[in-house]
Amino acid sequence: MNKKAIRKEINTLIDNMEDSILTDLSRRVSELVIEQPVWKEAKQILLFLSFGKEFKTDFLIRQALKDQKAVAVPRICGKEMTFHYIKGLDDALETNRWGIREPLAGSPLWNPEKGKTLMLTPGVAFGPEGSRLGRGGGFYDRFLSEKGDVLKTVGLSFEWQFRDDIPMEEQDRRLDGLSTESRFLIFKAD
Ligand SMILES: Nc1nc2c(c(=O)[nH]1)N(C=O)[C@@H](CNc1ccc(C(=O)N[C@@H](CCC(=O)O)C(=O)O)cc1)CN2
Ligand SMILES: Nc1ncnc2c1ncn2[C@@H]1O[C@H](COP(=O)(O)OP(=O)(O)OP(=O)(O)O)[C@@H](O)[C@H]1O
Repeated sequence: MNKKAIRKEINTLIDNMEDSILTDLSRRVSELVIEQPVWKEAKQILLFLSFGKEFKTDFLIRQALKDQKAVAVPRICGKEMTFHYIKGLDDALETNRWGIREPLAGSPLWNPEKGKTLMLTPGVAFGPEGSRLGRGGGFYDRFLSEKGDVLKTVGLSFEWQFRDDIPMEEQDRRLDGLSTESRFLIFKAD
């Protein structure tokens, strides 16, 4: 199946899910993530602010802040994605062209030198060996082609988003790990 068809299929599934189910499943994935050494070792976590029917990141954001980790979330400017620190879920935010909440332009930029960074990525579908299919903006692929070497990447997935027919092109970046509600996979160790 091509990327567009997979996106359509998975998006239909997720759109039909109750918010309460998404919240519950996200919580289970999150609980598995926070047991992992890669989470414990990270001083900084790159996350995203959930919107609509997708993985709910509130639990992970709160847990990271409770664990004294720095948390940064994306802001989009044209084709570029930058990560900015937030201090809490009620920070001053604005809404971008898709209705996704994002930090204000002037808020401090993620600095890789401030400590080991773990990026938890969204995605529409994930597969073996770290393959990942996003929403089609190429934001994560472009970001990782530049900064991929100074952080670790773990995908946040529900079991039904895992499939082995994800088409990977040269510019698609592979993840180092993946968490679902029932397993944590490591594709690339240190
Ligand atoms: N919460 C959250 N924030 C995020 C992402 C995400 O997946 N979730 N992103 C992850 O990258 C980036 C935003 N990327 C996006 C890419 C496309 C669309 C979008 O709505 N696209 C259109 C058309 C897509 C197409 O051409 O097929 C659409 O779906 O209608 C939205 C966000 C950064 N912030
Ligand atoms: N490293 C890169 N440099 C320039 N363009 C890129 C790069 N990576 C992806 N793109 C472009 O971004 C667009 C979307 O790519 P693709 O469909 O693989 O995105 P995606 O994986 O779904 O999105 P995302 O990475 O945001 O989750 C394509 O037009 C692709 O050419």
